[in-house]
Amino acid sequence: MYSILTHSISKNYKDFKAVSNVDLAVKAGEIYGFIGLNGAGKTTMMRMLLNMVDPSEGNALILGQEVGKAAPLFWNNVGYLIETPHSYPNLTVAENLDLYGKMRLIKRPIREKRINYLMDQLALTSYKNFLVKDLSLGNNQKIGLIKALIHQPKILLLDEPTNGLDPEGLTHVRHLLVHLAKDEGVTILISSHILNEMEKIFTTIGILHQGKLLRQESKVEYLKNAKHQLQITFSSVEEVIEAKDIYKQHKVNWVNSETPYQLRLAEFKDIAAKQRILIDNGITPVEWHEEVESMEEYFLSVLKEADKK
Ligand SMILES: Nc1ncnc2c1ncn2[C@@H]1O[C@H](COP(=O)(O)OP(=O)(O)OP(=O)(O)O)[C@@H](O)[C@H]1O
Repeated sequence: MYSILTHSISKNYKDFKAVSNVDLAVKAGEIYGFIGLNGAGKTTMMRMLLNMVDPSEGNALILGQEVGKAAPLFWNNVGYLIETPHSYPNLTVAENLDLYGKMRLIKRPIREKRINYLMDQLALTSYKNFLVKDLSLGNNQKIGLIKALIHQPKILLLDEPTNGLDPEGLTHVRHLLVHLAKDEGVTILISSHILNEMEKIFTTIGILHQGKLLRQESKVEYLKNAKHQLQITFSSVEEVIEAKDIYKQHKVNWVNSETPYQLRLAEFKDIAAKQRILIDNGITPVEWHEEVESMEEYFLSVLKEADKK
């Protein structure tokens, strides 16, 4: 049932604990969002899963196989992209990908079909005859993703794969990852600092902080644990100012929303009474909408709580 498991895995660099007793549990076909501040230990975890770094304690299993003891052929099950990918700068995109496919011993017709399909999915086809040295950061990142996927791995480890991608690129990557997990059962462990992207695709979230796994929860658990707020949309900024004033008089706490036309009530209880207050004071908002706090807000509040302890 679990495609990736670690048992009390740790990594020490001299006296520094980069990763500390982490039990990661990633189910088959999941998109597991791995989030944490710079230096939290995400890359170190991924490197241990890929047997690039030896754990100081504990172990890691991929598809039930202990990674430290896996035979070379086992790694055909795994695709990965760890930070900035390397390619040959004086070869074209197509040449680089073809060479990489050959190194993976993929036969020519299958290789061509797969490369064309992935370039098409990531909108890279029009760049196929560009020299890699002339590519933007985002397009280089797409090459890295295609390399990770070229051999149709069952497990995908992606460390900040969306670095440098524009909104269209983000959408293409998102659609491809969701398709792989949902339709092809690929298990994806992905780290990213772009939390509003993560929010759209994750099925389980793992929050790593100072090497420790603070939370590991399914989307359902996350939605239960995250704060629910009432977002109120008004027809004018003046109405917002008036509403803030009225709520202040009634000791109802509010927080500013992303737009000047909106307010949020921090506590999602006694909503009917809180709506009544505005209506009785002659203000009828355009919309009342239940909002779950963003993943960014949730993440920061989990860290704040942990730092208090
Ligand atoms: N080879 C090494 N020697 C010493 N310290 C290291 C080594 N590799 C990583 N570290 C330290 O381990 C900690 C975790 O680093 P890691 O790269 O895993 O974090 P991260 O969560 O991936 O960060 P980012 O989001 O910035 O990529 C950092 O403090 C880093 O400096």
